Amino acid sequence: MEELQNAVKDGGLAVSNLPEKGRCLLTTKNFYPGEVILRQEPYVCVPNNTVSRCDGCFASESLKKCSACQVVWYCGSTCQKSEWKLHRLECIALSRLEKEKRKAVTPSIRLMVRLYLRRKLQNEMFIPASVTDSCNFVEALVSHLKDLDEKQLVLYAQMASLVHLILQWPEINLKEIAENFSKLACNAHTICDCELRPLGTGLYPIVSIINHSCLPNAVLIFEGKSSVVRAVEHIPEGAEVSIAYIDIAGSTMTRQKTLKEQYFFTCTCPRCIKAGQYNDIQESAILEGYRCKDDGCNGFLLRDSDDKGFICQTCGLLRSKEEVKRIVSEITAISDKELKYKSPGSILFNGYMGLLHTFPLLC
Ligand SMILES: C[S@@+](CC[C@H](N)C(=O)[O-])C[C@H]1O[C@@H](n2cnc3c(N)ncnc32)[C@H](O)[C@@H]1O
Repeated sequence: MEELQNAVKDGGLAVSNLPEKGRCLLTTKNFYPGEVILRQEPYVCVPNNTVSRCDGCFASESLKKCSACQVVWYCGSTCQKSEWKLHRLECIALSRLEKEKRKAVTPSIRLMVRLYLRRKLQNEMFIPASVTDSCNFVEALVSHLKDLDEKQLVLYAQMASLVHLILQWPEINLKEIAENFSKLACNAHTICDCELRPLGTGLYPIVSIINHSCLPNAVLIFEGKSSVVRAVEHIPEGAEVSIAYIDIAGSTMTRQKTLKEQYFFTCTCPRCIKAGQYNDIQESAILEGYRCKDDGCNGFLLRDSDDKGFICQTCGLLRSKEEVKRIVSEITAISDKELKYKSPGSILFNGYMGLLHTFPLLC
């Protein structure tokens, strides 16, 4: 911890512990809107596999496959060389796998394999290590292993077996790998381009100390694979730096549900503590409410706290999730049909079924 403090001290930051949140990143100086709080390279990262991407720069054009492992792509020799130290070991390991099994090597599996390989290379001093760039930080990451349900545990155990098969290191145990998968789920970040399209996943040691707020004072963006945390408002000395882990343009109920399911905590940020208050209901209604329209009621239907369905905030009517889903798909179908008959320039839609959706929503 002391070494970590020294590493962030010069950047005007400090690591602390909060009883209700665990570790957190604090400021030791003022940061102003737009100012960079922190820049960091990934400890490990991988491109996603929705389209083939270069392992070095995540470009998706003019790619060539690694002829040995047949899993990894590069845009040219510069990227291939820059990745070679790590990929050399990964390539040997992947090449040992039967062709069919190689298809099961997802980005998450690769990220874990790379985590172990990087640790090995640093331990053997083939790659330099520093406080903010060494596997030691992985030990301190929260795993929430105890909060996982059986289905998730079984999945992580299966993924751990595949990693074990790829690495073929008798000394690492399956439980440790499974726990590390749980750590990645809570601590790794999706690397996006400037239009917020996901490109890959990376683990950033200091960034993973930053806690969530639905009213964050900072934003995490990416310049290539480098992470950049910038202030979005004046952050005074001694304040906690916070970013948004999830899409915050959702109702309080939806945000709370997502945070609980993915990160296992109940958010108590300034927006969340207003749950159920008049302004919160108005805001949630604008973000994702449906109009009730039952017997002329003009209230908004919002997700109820038990997630059984949607309750009208004016007349109290409960509509099940299935009912809302059905009506939304009926409206979407009519809307699509209407749009087909209208001129391409016109997006007006007059269809109406007693339940009006203000913004696209999920169930
Ligand atoms: C990426 S880590 C953040 C650093 C973490 N606090 C630690 O001790 O390493 C994410 C985890 O931190 C905790 N966390 C993050 N934001 C929180 C918040 N606003 N309130 C409570 N816990 C939070 C949750 O346990 C979450 O799964």
